[in-house]
Amino acid sequence: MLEIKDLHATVEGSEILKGITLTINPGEVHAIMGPNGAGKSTLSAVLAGRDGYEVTQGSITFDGKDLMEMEVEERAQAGLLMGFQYPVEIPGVKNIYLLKSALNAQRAAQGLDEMPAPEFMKLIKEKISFMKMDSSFLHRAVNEGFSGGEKKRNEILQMLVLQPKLALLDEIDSGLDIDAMKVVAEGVNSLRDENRAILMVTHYQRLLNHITPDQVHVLIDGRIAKSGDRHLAEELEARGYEWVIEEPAA
Ligand SMILES: Nc1ncnc2c1ncn2[C@@H]1O[C@H](COP(=O)(O)OP(=O)(O)OP(=O)(O)O)[C@@H](O)[C@H]1O
Repeated sequence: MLEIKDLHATVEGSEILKGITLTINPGEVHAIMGPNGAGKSTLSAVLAGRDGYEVTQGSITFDGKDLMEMEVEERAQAGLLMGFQYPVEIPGVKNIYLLKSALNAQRAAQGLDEMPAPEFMKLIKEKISFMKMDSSFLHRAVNEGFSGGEKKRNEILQMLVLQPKLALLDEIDSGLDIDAMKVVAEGVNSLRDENRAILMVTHYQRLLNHITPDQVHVLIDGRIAKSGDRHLAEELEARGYEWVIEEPAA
């Protein structure tokens, strides 16, 4: 599904990612943890194809295709979707319109006709109620004036509607209250599927109490210093990151 090999990337001339190798198979959920400044958001940005990041070495293959050769829209149409820590506000564009046009663009890329309106409304109602969001959010401008937690729910709502092959969630848990955390985690868990992969960047083990990852990776200074199962997240919570720096690579 996603194969990252020896990835090096620079931002404004300084090397931030210094050789990341990571394979995520369909059906798997991986979590990336690590201290501030380790390069977690840089990795998400490179995968999303954001401007300002230069890959200087290595490769990223998504579903057998070279991701670096794909434009941002092509990545989305191929099924790679990102949820951000700070989702963008799109004034003047209604949430429901964005969902509908994104879904239909995805269908067009697959050679399918637009989803008929009644079917679309049924789908949206089901997903918005799953995310415990009021239907008024559909008619507000995308994320405009949404609280931090509402934005995160909205990111997961988009995922539930668009059903990506690979969902990248960058600090989707930051700033969530206890109930919102559960709703967001349930949303992510409902995305778990044998054909889908999920990559989450998180600072907190508490998210991983709700979403059990298959693998946890510790990113330190642009490299994966250690990988393990969910128990690694518990150990990090208890011991911090210093010990990983002192005794890297198990
Ligand atoms: N535009 C930029 N110019 C210079 N340095 C940058 C730029 N963007 C990021 N960096 C540096 O890259 C490093 C990695 O940043 P990144 O945001 O990827 O870390 P992170 O692991 O996501 O951190 P956090 O946990 O604090 O969110 C940091 O030292 C940061 O200062």
